Amino acid sequence: MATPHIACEPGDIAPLVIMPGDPKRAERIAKTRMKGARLVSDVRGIGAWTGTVDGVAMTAMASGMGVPSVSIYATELYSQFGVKRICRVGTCGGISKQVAVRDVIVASSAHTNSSVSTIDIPGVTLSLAASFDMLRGAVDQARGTGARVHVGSVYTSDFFYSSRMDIVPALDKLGTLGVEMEAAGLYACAMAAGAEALAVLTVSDHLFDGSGDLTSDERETLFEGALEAAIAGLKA
Ligand SMILES: O=P(O)(O)O[C@H]1O[C@H](CO)[C@@H](O)[C@H]1O
Ligand SMILES: O=c1cc[nH]c(=O)[nH]1
Repeated sequence: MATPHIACEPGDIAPLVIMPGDPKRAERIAKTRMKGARLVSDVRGIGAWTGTVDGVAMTAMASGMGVPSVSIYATELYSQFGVKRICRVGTCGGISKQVAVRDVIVASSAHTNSSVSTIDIPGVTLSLAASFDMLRGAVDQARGTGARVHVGSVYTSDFFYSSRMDIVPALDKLGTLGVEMEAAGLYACAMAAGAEALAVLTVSDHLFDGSGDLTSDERETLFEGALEAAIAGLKA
């Protein structure tokens, strides 16, 4: 049965979902890394492509940008389409000086300024964390390739253009690796559904050094390392 934002039957969506923010990245993943990918839903231009990756059924579907958008898709996928695992394949800005543009970050947890961490249980700030099994699968794969991969916390912000850049050094001091806009929302939805999630991020720019920042074309296309780690995490 279709939901307000996904127009297909439950059997059209695989239990394992690769979820970039950008719909063009989802289509590119479907056309370059999947076999037999078919478009099963295209509501609001958010294509859901289902096929196989190395013989395993998977769906590639974008989240759009921000916690509200990823929360809509993740909630519908987990609750109405039988999805067990979602892996975000996204981009982020580097915060830690240990990370460089093009490095991969596997987000073990996500700090956030979104109300998603505080709204469910009054007086409690929820821990928003990745699935351990998915994280281990992704990290083992990425480390096996010799790629520059970092594991740790990221900051999920409700703002791409923030007036509070003054808080970034404090996040850096706490070991926060990068900033993006969806991981905390995805982890909260997985926890609510009793399901699993992970975010694997390519560093597209650095907040303390803009000299090597990726172009918008590169942000759409440079994700191979993160994608292979994500696939390993989904299959783990
Ligand atoms: O490249 P994606 O996956 O969209 O991720 C990052 O890029 C967008 C901002 O440009 C936000 O969605 C942020 O989280
Ligand atoms: O949210 C994001 C994503 C990429 N780069 C940033 O600086 N912020």
